[in-house]
Amino acid sequence: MTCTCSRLPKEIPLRQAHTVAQVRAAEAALMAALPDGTLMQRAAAGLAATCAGLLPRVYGSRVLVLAGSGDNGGDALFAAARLARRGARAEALLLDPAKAHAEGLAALLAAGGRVTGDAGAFGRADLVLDGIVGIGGSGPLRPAAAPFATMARRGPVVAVDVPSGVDPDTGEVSGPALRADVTVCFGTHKPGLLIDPGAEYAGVVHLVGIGLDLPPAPVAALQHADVAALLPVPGAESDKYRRGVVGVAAGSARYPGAALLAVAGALRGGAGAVRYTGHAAEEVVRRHPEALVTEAGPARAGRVQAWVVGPGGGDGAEQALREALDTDAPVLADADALTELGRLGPALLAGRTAPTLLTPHAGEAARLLAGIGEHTDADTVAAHRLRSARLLAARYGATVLLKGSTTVVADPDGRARTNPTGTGWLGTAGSGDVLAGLAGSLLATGLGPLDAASVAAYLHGLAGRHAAGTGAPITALDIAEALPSVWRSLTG
Ligand SMILES: NC(=O)C1=CN([C@@H]2O[C@H](COP(=O)(O)OP(=O)(O)OC[C@H]3O[C@@H](n4cnc5c(N)ncnc54)[C@H](OP(=O)(O)O)[C@@H]3O)[C@@H](O)[C@H]2O)[C@@H](O)CC1
Ligand SMILES: Nc1ncnc2c1ncn2[C@@H]1O[C@H](COP(=O)(O)OP(=O)(O)O)[C@@H](O)[C@H]1O
Ligand SMILES: [K+]
Repeated sequence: MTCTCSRLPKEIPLRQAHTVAQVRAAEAALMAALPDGTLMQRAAAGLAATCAGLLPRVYGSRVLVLAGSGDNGGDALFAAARLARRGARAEALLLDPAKAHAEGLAALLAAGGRVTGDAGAFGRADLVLDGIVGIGGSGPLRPAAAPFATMARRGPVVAVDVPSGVDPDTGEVSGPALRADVTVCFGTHKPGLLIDPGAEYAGVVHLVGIGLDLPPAPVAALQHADVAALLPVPGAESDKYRRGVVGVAAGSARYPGAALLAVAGALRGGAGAVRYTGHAAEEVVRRHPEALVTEAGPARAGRVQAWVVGPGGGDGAEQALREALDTDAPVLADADALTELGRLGPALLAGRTAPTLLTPHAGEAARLLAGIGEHTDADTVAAHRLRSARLLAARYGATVLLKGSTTVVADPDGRARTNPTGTGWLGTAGSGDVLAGLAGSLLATGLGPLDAASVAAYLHGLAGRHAAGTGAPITALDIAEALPSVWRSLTG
């Protein structure tokens, strides 16, 4: 029986990301129980410690604070005061001097820091604190702040809580934004720090705990231990059928390679057997003698615990998709199957009792969106990853793994995961076919679609990194072949 719930043990520390509204609620509850200013001091202490670690030495270093007039600016000013007390030459550039955070500014001045009106200080600083705006921001950066987004800098930029200009809830960047080397966030990660383009602006993210009591996170990123705990392990009683059989309906006379690659991923995803059906049966069995092959199509191929349909599927994709969806097994639809699904719309999935997992790249996601009347393009999808994945999941009633520079997995129940292991080296032809086979194989072992998709993305990213080593072009088959090593590295 396939389990559709998450098998993730509760005690495992996912990297969790909460929305601004959740942070605000937790903040209010905690602030009511603590003396005034306690949370800001906790935040400033963690921020100052991270900055001190980035400077070769604090004494004599030039630290510039870009201070907005909210508490984000307050954090930055208090942190700079701490650095000034250790001998840093701290200056504050107040973006709206009349509304500067009064206590933070007083602390800085008392510690020997000063205010400057010279924007050139940005380029001379050994370290810049971006305290323009945090979770209280709205709309694009204001004119006084916008020029710092493109100004040349010498030292690292440390974003306070969120890089200014990045939407904390989504990672969307709708105008100029500060590009940070390090982001020090408070209490929890924000989704925008884990999802491109925001994640790219955030640089290395460092979390400072401030004692917030938070609800379950709507967005999370699996970590090594989480993935290790989810990997299927054969028991003493296991055989190839009990471990799960994954069916792969892929490849066509025109695109036989996609079949080979999807099967290569499926063979290394934990299922006990791979059943292939399609026009590339001969090539598949020649390359992968362990695969069971037929040209019969999903309806007559024999029992499986999950179907993967679509990579290189060509003209046969619609028929294969319909046949797979008619079974009571989980179905992963990729590539040409997604084009068909976008054309036919969510009605095709109505009445399914087993889970459906869709694995589009941004272009395929745009086609799926067209299927629900949302006409857009790949670039727009990539700029709004979380929103796009969630909308598709909700409207198709399916789990959606949206591929790209940050892979996002969205469940129809509203939960989302982001993948932390991606690398640009994965952007090689056929890489997505390997991922589809791998994720389908994990589905066949009994993982629910959210876990199967996020574990597959994690392993696929690690395999890409492993294959690329210190940096070299890789092929899709290299990714598949690296999977056993990365699997071992997680379980060893
Ligand atoms: N939550 C917690 O637990 C804790 C939170 N803490 C900290 O508080 C931060 C939140 O502080 P916050 O609420 O004061 O809002 P914040 O981010 O400073 O923004 C408001 C300011 O930005 C301005 N502004 C708005 N939009 C703008 C734009 N597009 N471009 C430019 N400016 C813009 C807006 O201007 P105004 O509209 O007033 O003219 C106002 O001045 C949070 O991120 C964290 O750092 C910690 O101290 C510890 C515990
Ligand atoms: N810049 C990037 N960073 C991380 N992962 C990437 C990047 N570019 C592509 N990928 C990954 O590479 C794979 C490409 O899949 P896909 O677009 O379906 O290619 P193909 O159709 O050639 O198989 C996906 O897993 C995607 O997430
Ligand atoms: K900021």
